[in-house]
Amino acid sequence: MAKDFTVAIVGGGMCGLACTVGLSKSGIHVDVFEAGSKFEEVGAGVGLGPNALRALKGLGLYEAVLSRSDTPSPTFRQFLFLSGLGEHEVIYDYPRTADDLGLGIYRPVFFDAVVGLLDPSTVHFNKRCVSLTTTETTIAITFADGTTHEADLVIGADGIRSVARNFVVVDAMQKHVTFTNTVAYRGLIPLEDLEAAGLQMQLSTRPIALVGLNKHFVIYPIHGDKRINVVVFMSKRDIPPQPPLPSPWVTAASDGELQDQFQEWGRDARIIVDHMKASSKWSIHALNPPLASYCRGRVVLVGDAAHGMPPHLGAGAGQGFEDVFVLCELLKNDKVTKSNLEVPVTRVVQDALQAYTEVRAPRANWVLERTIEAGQIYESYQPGRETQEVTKLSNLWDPIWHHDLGVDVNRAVEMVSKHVRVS
Ligand SMILES: Cc1cc2nc3c(=O)[nH]c(=O)nc-3n(C[C@H](O)[C@H](O)[C@H](O)COP(=O)(O)OP(=O)(O)OC[C@H]3O[C@@H](n4cnc5c(N)ncnc54)[C@H](O)[C@@H]3O)c2cc1C
Repeated sequence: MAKDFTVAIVGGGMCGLACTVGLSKSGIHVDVFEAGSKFEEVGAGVGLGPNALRALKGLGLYEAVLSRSDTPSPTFRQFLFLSGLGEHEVIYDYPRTADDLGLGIYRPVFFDAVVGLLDPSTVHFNKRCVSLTTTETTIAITFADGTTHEADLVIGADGIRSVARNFVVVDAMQKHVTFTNTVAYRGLIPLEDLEAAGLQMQLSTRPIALVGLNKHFVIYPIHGDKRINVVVFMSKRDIPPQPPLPSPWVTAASDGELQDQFQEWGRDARIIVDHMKASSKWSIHALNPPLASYCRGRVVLVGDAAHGMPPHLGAGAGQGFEDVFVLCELLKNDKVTKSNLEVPVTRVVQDALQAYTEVRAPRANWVLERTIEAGQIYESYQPGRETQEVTKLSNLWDPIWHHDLGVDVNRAVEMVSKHVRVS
């Protein structure tokens, strides 16, 4: 049954698009406003754990994504941790379980799969949101081109530099966004080039993390196993998190700047960094301290806008898909209708968004904090230390991957039901 309220989504990244498809499938009128002139994803890989895949299933996106991925079914995705130095000995081999299956996918391929499910009339490009304001009956979005759009609800999916977040939390950029003192270099290397250079490490679809003091890499094959997705992290760990850096946060890396930093590392590590050509350099920011709430009035945040986190547990997009799944389940619930969305903002919509934030914020913020901890664990590794903290990682991943989203949805729906006005 078609719903009688309208939703506008600010930002057409992975989470904004997943949300657009999820809401459209539920008969909700949705428009997505993207600042760019087309949908664009960075040419790199993304790892999706079992929780992310369950959320995508719930949103009706899983089959399309799987059909374009490199493998016909999910594969074991737990990290193998190797020392970055010396002979790259095994530090921690995550135990294999039948449940730990995920996907590594080339981001543009993921995008193609999702865009293929969109109704093109819902998509509006060159629409950079500059502010949100409450009108008597709606939320109005003002764009940089001077135009406006009104909707009953606005979902901010505009990433870590979110403008929608300014409506939810005043001065959020200064109070919450910090530079983590980590930079990440991202590149894709043809496998044949590494083999020709004598790489000895055995690669599989499973990610390998090479760890060392204040540095680590994550590598896995992608795109028909022909290219290796590499992310090299370097951190300053003796200073506290800093205020957000000036723009741009992503730049082109200059030749040689990475190679000079890995002279002491093992042979395979040096082969990999030597082949990192035309890589991009990302200043990793995080919402730390995390936001206490992901909503205010009729505006709600999902994905990095709500909980931008470092990528050390490969969990950011997965948490965003969980947000989107819970939010879509709530908004498609029969109790949430326009008659219950009257002006001034009625309890039911506030309750729906409040229920969303009460269920999602504790979990996603917990994951955010664990990603910071994981980076510290990887980059404190030094050979010869008696206790390898890396073994603590099993306590970090399991609750992320094996969480029951159905319980969250039921809890949130129950919270809304308690307050629904009977007409
Ligand atoms: C090096 C690295 C590796 C990562 N690896 C993983 C991984 O393996 N697994 C994982 O789950 N996550 C990973 N992540 C995190 C993941 O990339 C993010 O969590 C995810 O991309 C967030 O999606 P999003 O849609 O919320 O935001 P974004 O991807 O940032 O999309 C935001 C969109 O909004 C648009 N926009 C911005 N401002 C405005 C505005 N004012 N008006 C309109 N539109 C606007 C942007 O153009 C963009 O299209 C990684 C991140 C990094 C940096």
